[in-house]
Amino acid sequence: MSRLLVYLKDYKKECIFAPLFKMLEALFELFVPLVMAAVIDTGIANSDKPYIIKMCLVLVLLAVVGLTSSITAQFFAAKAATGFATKLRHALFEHIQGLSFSELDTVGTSTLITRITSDINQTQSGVNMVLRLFLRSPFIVFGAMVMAFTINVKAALIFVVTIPLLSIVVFGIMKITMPLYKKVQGLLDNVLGITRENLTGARVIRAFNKEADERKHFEETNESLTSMQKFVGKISALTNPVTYVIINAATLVLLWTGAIQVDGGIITQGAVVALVNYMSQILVELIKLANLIITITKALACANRIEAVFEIKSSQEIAEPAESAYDGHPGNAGSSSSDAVVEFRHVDLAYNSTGESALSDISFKILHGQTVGIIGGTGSGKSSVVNMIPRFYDATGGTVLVDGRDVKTYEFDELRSKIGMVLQKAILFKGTIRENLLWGKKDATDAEIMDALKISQALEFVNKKEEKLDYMVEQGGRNLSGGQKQRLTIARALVKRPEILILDDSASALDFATDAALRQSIAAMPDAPTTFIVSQRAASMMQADQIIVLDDGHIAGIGRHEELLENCHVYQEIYYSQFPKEVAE
Ligand SMILES: Nc1ncnc2c1ncn2[C@@H]1O[C@H](COP(=O)(O)OP(=O)(O)OP(=O)(O)O)[C@@H](O)[C@H]1O
Repeated sequence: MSRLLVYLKDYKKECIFAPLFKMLEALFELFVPLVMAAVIDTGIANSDKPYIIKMCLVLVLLAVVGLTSSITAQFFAAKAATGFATKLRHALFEHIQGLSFSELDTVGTSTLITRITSDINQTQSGVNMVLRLFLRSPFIVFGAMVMAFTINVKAALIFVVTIPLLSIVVFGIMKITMPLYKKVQGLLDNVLGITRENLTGARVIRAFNKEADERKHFEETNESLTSMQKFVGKISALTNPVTYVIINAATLVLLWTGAIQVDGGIITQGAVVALVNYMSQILVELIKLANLIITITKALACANRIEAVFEIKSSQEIAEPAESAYDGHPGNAGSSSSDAVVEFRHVDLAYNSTGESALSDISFKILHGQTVGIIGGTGSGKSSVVNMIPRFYDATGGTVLVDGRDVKTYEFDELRSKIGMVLQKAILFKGTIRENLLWGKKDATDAEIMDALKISQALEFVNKKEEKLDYMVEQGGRNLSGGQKQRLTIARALVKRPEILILDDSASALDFATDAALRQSIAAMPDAPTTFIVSQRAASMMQADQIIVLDDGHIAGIGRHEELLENCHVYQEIYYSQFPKEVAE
């Protein structure tokens, strides 16, 4: 939690005023029993009506001043807590943005969502309550005890025994529940994860008639969250009855001994009423304190989870050119003098989350303006290769170079501004077609956008829409077909006129003729980009300058279509599975 407190530093004034005004409220509250005792002992005992009225007015005044202080304190506490949560949310969001895909894969999306929403809300409630009560409650408890001592020492000894007893109960329960609240948040992550998966995969679940299984799975996970919450709730709920029993027993003893002392003329009836009042003030305050402790416990558990995300450091640093110069292969420097746009030198990749090797010893050189096909079976490592060019993942061995420089030496902006990436899954955002395409280049003109749409074979369908570039794309592009989404994502990458264009299986929803037209238009672009076409379709890359054939994370062959067809067994298998020999001949 201490690490997170920096986000409160702009609210120093609020953090001082909120508890101070609450203390002021408490101070006025502590006078109330004394005034009541005076009403009984002086006003009622002497039938002094004006005195009673005067004292009642004092009580009203104390209430009004107390209420004003309380409202002022609430204002300052709420301002500090909401400001703290906003800053924390921003910082966490920023931090998550800075993490590489490796770290994001390891942590998991659903837990990050719970941390940035529910965990931060819980921490905000904690801060709010602490600011209001952390001084007030102990102040009232000890203040009431001191007041009791000023009234009668013998009676006050009952307070001395009661308060530590209550503290043991409250803190004991807190110690037990603290780790359990952490478990509750973890189970909440699971429920969120399943909900996410179910909502995003709703169509698949229905298509495979898996609703009953999924419902059962959800119910089981939800049930474990509920039972854990009930269990923690039951333990926390013990706080109130146990504290009430102790306080009521103490009040009983107080009345008993007080009555004897009143009989003996040692103290007045008003004093006994004041003592009972102080005892109930302590009760109310201790219950508030217990609730405060429960909220703090939850807030601390959540704060630890937030801190854990802050502790994850991005494994992707920007290296000094010299640092990356040696890659373990003699003769291979970190920069190359050749005119290769993209070069892989003995590259290995193992994903953090699995630790298994996805790519090994990948080496190739792509020259400016070339078209490169990457082909291979499912899971052979095609996407992994291209994901390393914009540094979505870092090589665990060897070097990836862009324009002769190790990608690790580039600032991310500089590297990624060179690359237009079209991912396997076409993702668009809620907004107009124009707004979506401006992601590629924020100051692109309509003419540039139209040009990109033409190359990506999207112009025709966009022109058919009444609103054209102002057509509203729904969240995730759900009001567009798969092929339309793919074409728009290609246009989005093209609008920035990248030096390197990566099409990661991004023409899979296009028919063969559109796919061919797309490739032709890209090749015909003035200053055409160096293009990577990742696909399982041999037809998509037959014209490529180089085809890289991958097999189980290794290079099975590199060359032009004709060469590979002659000497690469894996390529032959792929090609003839799509163009049977008798048809091909
Ligand atoms: N983020 C990841 N975390 C862990 N393992 C991964 C990750 N991405 C890919 N892999 C693994 O790396 C291997 C190569 O995957 P990759 O996606 O590169 O294959 P691909 O050839 O593009 O497959 P496809 O044609 O099915 O898209 C697979 O075994 C896959 O399970």
